[in-house]
Amino acid sequence: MLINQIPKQQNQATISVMDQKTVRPPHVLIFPLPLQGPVNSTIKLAELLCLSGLHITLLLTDHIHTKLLKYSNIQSRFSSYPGFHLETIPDGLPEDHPRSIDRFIEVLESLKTKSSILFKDLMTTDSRRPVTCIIADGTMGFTCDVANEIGIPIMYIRTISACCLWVFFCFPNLIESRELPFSGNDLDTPIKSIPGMEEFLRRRDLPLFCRFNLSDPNIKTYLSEGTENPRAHGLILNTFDDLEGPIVSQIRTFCPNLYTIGPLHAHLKLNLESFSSSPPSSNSLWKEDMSCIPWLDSQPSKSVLYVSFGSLAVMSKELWYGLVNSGSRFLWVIRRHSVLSEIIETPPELSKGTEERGCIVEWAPQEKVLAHGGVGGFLTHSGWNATLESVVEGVPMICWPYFLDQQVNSRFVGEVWKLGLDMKDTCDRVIVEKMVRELMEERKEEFRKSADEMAKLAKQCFMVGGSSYCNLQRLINDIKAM
Ligand SMILES: O=c1ccn([C@@H]2O[C@H](COP(=O)(O)OP(=O)(O)O[C@H]3O[C@H](CO)[C@@H](O)[C@H](O)[C@H]3O)[C@@H](O)[C@H]2O)c(=O)[nH]1
Repeated sequence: MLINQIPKQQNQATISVMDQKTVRPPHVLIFPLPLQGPVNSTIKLAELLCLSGLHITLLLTDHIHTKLLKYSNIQSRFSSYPGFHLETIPDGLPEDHPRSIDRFIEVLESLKTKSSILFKDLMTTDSRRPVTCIIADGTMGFTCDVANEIGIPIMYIRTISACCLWVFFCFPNLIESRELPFSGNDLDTPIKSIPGMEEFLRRRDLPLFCRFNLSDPNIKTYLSEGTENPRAHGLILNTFDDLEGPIVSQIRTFCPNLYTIGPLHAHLKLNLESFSSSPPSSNSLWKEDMSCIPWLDSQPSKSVLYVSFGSLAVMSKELWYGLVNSGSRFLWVIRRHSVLSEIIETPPELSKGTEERGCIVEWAPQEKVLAHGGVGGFLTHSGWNATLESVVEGVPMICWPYFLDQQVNSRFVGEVWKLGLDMKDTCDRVIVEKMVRELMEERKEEFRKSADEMAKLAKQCFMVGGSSYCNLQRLINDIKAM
């Protein structure tokens, strides 16, 4: 179970490699994409590698670093690892830039043009602690250019789902077969040129930008950065084989050296338990409102629908009407400073139902919430972390995806894994009410059964001998041998 308790034979192999490499102790520089979801999961990878005894430098942009210092316990948590070091670089944007998801291309562009030089300096100036391996988010292709230039091996991590990554890899197929670009409103047309998804993928399940201007050079950059993995030594995915194995096999045809080591949050939790250490922090970029936990304690078992759209803040009044009209209890995360002002005031006809059955917070301790016995369903934007967190806790989902991998994820949740309902593209109050009743009442047994089965598989994968356990050992050994 412990990372350090690897089988004897493997241990011996590792030690002999270490003997030869005493001059350069393994030192990994980890650089997450500066967004809530990727930051959360990549820091969990950093901690897993710290637990295995590797020296780690975590590189954050100043903006993310400031937020993490304010709202998470990152500093005290990592202080117990002697080989851990935190570094920061500016992202090159003015202080008042929102760095929101809808303007994220600007962040990427700035990192590439302004921060890559600093990134290179960082790697070449400190000769006392030379970096022996870089792990960077595959969306930041410039890190690979720098790594190749200075001769340090690099691995990519992608924090989106394997199923969406595979869709990205298949973009040339889609264009060649003229399935993309498409025009018109028939979003139910099947998509046939993505191997493994021919039976169920429709136009509406492709990432949202496929409905708009595909010739946008920003989108092209974003796509190609992410799929030029052969340039890196390996690709780390936050997923597990029982969930996405068939799709992972497809990606392996492009990137043979793949490590599926997720779900990272649960993998880390289990390892920390083995060390009798406290559970990890959530790496939140906003202040968690813990008042929802006592509220959940007072609710009947599995009676609450948890509603959260991650770091996104896309809301609609229709959703609120549907929630209240469903009669379900709900815990709703609304980041008030960034939602439409029209819904900040409670509509008078909704106030009674909201007060009686609802709890609203600005940011929740999500992993704790999903693990709470009072929660019976999750209305989610289908971000990959949210999806995995729900899978691990066996909580069925209603998916209301917004962009990026979320459209693909929600199709898999509804159609392939049968873990809930896909509400994409519709959000009127009647549909919301109907779906909430279906998930929480009418079909709850069916969904809970499949969610429980998947949760069991998720927990087995990082036990000794499980797929994610073995892949993490292989990753650690490969890093030590670099
Ligand atoms: O009240 C809240 C809401 C969210 N979270 C956490 O915030 C993270 C959010 O991650 P995710 O669910 O992946 O959503 P986004 O932040 O929107 O993530 C972006 O990055 C992901 C990949 O990392 C993609 O899958 C998403 O589509 C993309 O929007 C999760 O770990 C949650 O536990 C909280 O702690 N409290």
